[in-house]
Amino acid sequence: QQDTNTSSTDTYDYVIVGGGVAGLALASRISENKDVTVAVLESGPNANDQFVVYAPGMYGQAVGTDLCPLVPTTPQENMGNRSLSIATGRLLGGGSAVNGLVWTRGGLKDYDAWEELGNPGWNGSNLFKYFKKVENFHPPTPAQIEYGATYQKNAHGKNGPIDVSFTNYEFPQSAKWNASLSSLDFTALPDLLNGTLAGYSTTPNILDPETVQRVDSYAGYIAPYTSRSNLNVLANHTVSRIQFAPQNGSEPLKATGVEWYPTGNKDQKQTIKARYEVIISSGAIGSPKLLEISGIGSKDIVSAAGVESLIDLPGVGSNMQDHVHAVTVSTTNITGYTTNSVFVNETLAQEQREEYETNKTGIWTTTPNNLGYPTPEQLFNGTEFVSGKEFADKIRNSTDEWANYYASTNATNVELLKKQYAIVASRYEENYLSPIEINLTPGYGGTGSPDLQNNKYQTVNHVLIAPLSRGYTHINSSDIEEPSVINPQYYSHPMDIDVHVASTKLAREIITASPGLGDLNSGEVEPGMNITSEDDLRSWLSNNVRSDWHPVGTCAMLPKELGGVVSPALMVYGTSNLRVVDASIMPLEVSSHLMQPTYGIAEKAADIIKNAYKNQYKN
Ligand SMILES: Cc1cc2nc3c(=O)[nH]c(=O)nc-3n(C[C@H](O)[C@H](O)[C@H](O)COP(=O)(O)OP(=O)(O)OC[C@H]3O[C@@H](n4cnc5c(N)ncnc54)[C@H](O)[C@@H]3O)c2cc1C
Repeated sequence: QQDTNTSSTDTYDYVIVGGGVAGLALASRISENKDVTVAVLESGPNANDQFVVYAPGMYGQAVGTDLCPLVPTTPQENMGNRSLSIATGRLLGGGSAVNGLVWTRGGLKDYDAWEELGNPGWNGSNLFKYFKKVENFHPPTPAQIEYGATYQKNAHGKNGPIDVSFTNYEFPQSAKWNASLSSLDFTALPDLLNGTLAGYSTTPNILDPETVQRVDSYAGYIAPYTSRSNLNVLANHTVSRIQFAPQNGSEPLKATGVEWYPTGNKDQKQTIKARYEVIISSGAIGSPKLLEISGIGSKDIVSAAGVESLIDLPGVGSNMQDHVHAVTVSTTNITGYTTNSVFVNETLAQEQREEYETNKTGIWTTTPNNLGYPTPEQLFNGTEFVSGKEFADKIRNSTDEWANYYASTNATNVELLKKQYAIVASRYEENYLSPIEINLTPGYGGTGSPDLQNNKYQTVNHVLIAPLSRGYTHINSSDIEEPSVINPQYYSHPMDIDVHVASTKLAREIITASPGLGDLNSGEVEPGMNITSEDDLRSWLSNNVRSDWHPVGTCAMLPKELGGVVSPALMVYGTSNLRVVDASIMPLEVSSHLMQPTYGIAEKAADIIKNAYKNQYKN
């Protein structure tokens, strides 16, 4: 599995670039057909046996290491000229091997929007079938129900490869979170994954209830099938370029394989050939980069980077959308542990690790799982917008201005932005979509300089899940190892920061509510008691808000004239056998963490590719 000596003459029917969430799910499904051969090339290692990967409580500890590098954005003009960081998994499993294990789907209508943007068949009810196909859902135990875990049977699947279950260990703050939201008249949802949004509940996690280990895409989709002789998952293989057959007149471009090298040895370039298809699953930053380096993208951008332009496709790397989050942090007077406890006390960390490895209990078994969505009414109450309707009106009234602005920065296409904003505005009008997800870190999650030795903290995160800002990512070199230019233009649309001003008010209510987190609160530390005026709050937000590491849209599935990169069959425009399958194809952000939506894309893509095989290649 970690072979780096593949012979340069190797040929497979399907060659997949990137062994993350989508890449491994797709490889597993395609290789169910014994008549085809599949290779996955992943530039990172197989680290599934590392504590930092399999122990749920280690969430976040891989960030900033080689397993999950932080890639910098350009200085963000509307965020105090800061360069923010976007984390991306670089190992088998991709994001699912290093992420927070949080399992959400967002609302059904998030996916209806994809169809409304010109992608027949990509709607909520269709994708929800695929979401269920991913899951091996384990209903909550009586003890888990006791602490607030809820579920509806028909929202879940039972036969999928990814174990989804609730944690056994809950921090004491979790019950207080539920009490806070209940005090503020949030609806207690019967299941956070049933496709409705407004309300709160406990999320399940990608967790095997027997081993109490993370189930990432490698553990779920590949490890049980390593005996398949038609599937080769190659770690430590960096792909530097897609290769094409010489173009014949105006015929679509045909991918013939990939150029790769053992990670770290770029002077040892070799080739793996593809008989049928090459599929790029390198993530929302990696996929547009590989397309551009291979000559597919805006002709000007590609040529300026020293790459021969093969297909002039300006949508590549544009339409970038990302979630960003703000925090409200207070110290707490709880006597129990917080998420930071094991990281500041070596003795406790060691004791807990022994408890985890021996009994599968304790702090290392748990990960964030308290989440909610206010209705637009709850969010905007007492603000200038008053209601979702007013917010929608303001989006509509300024659409032309912003469509022209983003087109002038080459971040998007005027008609696309108009359509996206019209959909988003209508969701607010229906009081359906909330622009904010709120979630709890039962510990310190801020951006300041906490005194973790002497204080305990609790953090309410408020995530902007329907951003109006648009940005881009492009190459400026022909070398895959050179970082791309990443400019998400965070907060460039002023209504994004308006939402965070409103959600700070709400987060402050949640963290002080009693009964609720207010019972444990011994004083706000971030933004801080001194941040009271709206001007000060806006300035604090600009200087402290961070990426939630959920970029999408950079190889968008859209009609070509709207800036699309791939068709509804996920085929790159102008090619006959090159697809993109990962988070980059989402044409519009969803109100969810991205792992499950990305698995859903991969499951649906697998069916599309299997059908194409039957029609095109099977003799
Ligand atoms: C730290 C972190 C925490 C997160 N928390 C959550 C969470 O709790 N819940 C949730 O739902 N979502 C979460 N997410 C988001 C989620 O994990 C990602 O959106 C998801 O992994 C995207 O899947 P993907 O298949 O598009 O890309 P990835 O999973 O990132 O996979 C892309 C893979 O391609 C490889 N690759 C890239 N370029 C090349 C190349 N040239 N050659 C070979 N290989 C290449 C990369 O190494 C990577 O393994 C988190 C993300 C991060 C980074």
